[in-house]
Amino acid sequence: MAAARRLLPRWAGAMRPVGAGAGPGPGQGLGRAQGNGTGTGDLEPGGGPGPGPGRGRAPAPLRSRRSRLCPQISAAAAGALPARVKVVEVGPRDGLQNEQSIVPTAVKIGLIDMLSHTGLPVIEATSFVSPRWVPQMADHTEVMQGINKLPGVSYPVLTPNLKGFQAAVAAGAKEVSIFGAASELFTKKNINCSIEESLERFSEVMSAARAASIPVRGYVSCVLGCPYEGKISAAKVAEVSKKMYSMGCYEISLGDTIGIGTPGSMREMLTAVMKEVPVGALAVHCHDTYGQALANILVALQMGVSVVDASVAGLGGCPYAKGASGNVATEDLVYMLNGLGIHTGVDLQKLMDAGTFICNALNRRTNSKVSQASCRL
Ligand SMILES: CC(C)(COP(=O)([O-])OP(=O)([O-])OC[C@H]1O[C@@H](n2cnc3c(N)ncnc32)[C@H](O)[C@@H]1OP(=O)([O-])[O-])[C@@H](O)C(=O)NCCC(=O)NCCSC(=O)C[C@@](C)(O)CC(=O)[O-]
Repeated sequence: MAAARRLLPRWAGAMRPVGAGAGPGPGQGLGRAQGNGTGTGDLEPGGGPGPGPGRGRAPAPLRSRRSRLCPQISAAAAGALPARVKVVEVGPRDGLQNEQSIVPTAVKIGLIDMLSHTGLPVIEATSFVSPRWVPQMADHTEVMQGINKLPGVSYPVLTPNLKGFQAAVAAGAKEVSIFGAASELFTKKNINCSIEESLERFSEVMSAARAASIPVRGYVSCVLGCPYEGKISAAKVAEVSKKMYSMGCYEISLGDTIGIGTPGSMREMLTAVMKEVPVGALAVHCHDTYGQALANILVALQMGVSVVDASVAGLGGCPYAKGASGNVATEDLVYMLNGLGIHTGVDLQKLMDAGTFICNALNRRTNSKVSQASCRL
């Protein structure tokens, strides 16, 4: 398949990794990682603490115990880690799509608006899928039109086919994601077609997106295992990823849909995929069913990946992957990245506030260990 022209989202320049996989550049070592003490880890490139949102607002217990709880080490000491990571928040879509009771549209809008003020560069807002398949996302147009879209923040939506793409654009979407899988059975259960048919549908979306100058992200699900087929070969993941990248997706997000992977299988899978897709165009999307998500993400970072998906409060699961738990909690991811001295621009306290908001609305305990700990300490 001939390589297609790739449209990059507007934030790409700002959040692209600084030498992804090459480790910190000059002046980005220990000096970058020290002396913030705000609970946000929000440092300006080149040194000292920046004017990050909400600096100094961490609650006293978290702030006072931070040096003990979250000792920062230099990126250099941690190995070849990226200096920056782009965190893609998927909570409003991936987090909520599996909720049994319909979450009021106003709550979804309230959540996205709170997340918009955390410094997150990307917030996946909803999906333009069939309401018969995923009733929770039926209010996609109202959500897209009700949220306060901040400049510099991207609000992509899922679009499985041309119909979804057209509805998304009509609702004001400026970026979309197509979603395939490396498993035939999962593809059938999730989007009711074979992998080959899904790629044909996606190429229609890609053509329409190109004509409308809309950047497209691609998801590949079941990269470390499938709820229906079991083990999925790394070669199959690499093949599907390559096809979606060749179509013109600017980024491929590799989904451990059922959270079954380990650092070992993550390394094996990424090694295969990186032969076909440049590491700078890869993201990881780790569900935490087996408690391996942060370990798997760390391996991906060490291999040069610098885009990570996460869900506030660890909400979620996939309606077509029964038993799978939510994505890694964004709070826990940001806490780990702060500890590694890796820049995200995300205010941890504001993120925890958004997590508290949605957990209260759902009458649910947060899945974020960091939020649980900050309440106890
Ligand atoms: C893809 C389809 C639509 C195929 O579903 P289908 O039934 O094969 O579609 P169809 O083309 O035969 O059309 C049937 C009906 O659906 C309508 N339709 C057709 N398309 C749309 C659309 N876009 N929006 C709204 N309606 C649509 C269409 O108009 C028609 O309506 P009718 O004439 O019967 O009234 C369906 O299977 C579907 O919506 N699936 C979505 C499943 C989903 O959202 N899963 C969760 C997201 S994936 C995920 O969570 C994994 C991820 C991304 O997070 C990464 C990871 O963790 O691995």
